[in-house]
Amino acid sequence: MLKVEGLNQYYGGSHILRGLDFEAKLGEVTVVLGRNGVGKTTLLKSLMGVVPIKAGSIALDGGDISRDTPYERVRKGVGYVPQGREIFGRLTVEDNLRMGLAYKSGSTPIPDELFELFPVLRQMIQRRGGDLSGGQQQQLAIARALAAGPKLLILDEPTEGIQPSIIKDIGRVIRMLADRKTMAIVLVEQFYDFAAELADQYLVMERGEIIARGRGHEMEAHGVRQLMSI
Ligand SMILES: Nc1ncnc2c1ncn2[C@@H]1O[C@H](COP(=O)(O)OP(=O)(O)OP(=O)(O)O)[C@@H](O)[C@H]1O
Repeated sequence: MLKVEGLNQYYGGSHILRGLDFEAKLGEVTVVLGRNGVGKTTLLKSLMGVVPIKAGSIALDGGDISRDTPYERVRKGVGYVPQGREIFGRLTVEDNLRMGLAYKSGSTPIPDELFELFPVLRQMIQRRGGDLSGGQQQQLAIARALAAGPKLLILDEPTEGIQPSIIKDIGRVIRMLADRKTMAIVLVEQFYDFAAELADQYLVMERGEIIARGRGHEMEAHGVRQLMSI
């Protein structure tokens, strides 16, 4: 589904991503772990096209998307849930969800399924995004990314600053989406237990490189918890 080869990224003179190679498969959750500042967010921004890559390739379903704009990538099936959620605080929940449908025709309805996944959004439909709790905003950001029916969903630390009950709900939704086998999911996460529970595949980054990788069920045996806590 997603194939990344030789991905290199720089901010000015700083070499941030150093030759990343990995695949994310349909029906799987690929978890990217690593401490602050190792390049996880930069990787997701590169996948989304928010920052153009300097070298390497990103392919979706065999087609190269490396030079596509973020808008084209959304049309081709990439959904992005950014760090910090970035919902529109002054717009209603409904209008935030419509933003996720922006590239479709104006009459495309908001898929009912989004409210089945996140019932609280139906209750809050006319509230302003900024009035929602952090956890509700996170659910809104995920629903907005799902509105366009992505084949690849990328999420940047969805548990950050969120209460445990909503973290559980979000975890359940991510698992369910993966189990449908119609989507590949790439999840950047620093909360080890959440990551380990969801991971089918894991990648650990350090200073812009992948320093460890394997199947999700091997994380404990491979000492990933310790790697994260050093
Ligand atoms: N716009 C930018 N310009 C210059 N340097 C940047 C920029 N954004 C990030 N960096 C630097 O790039 C490196 C990687 O940052 P990145 O945000 O990708 O890391 P991260 O692993 O996602 O960390 P965090 O978990 O804190 O978000 C860091 O050293 C950071 O300071």
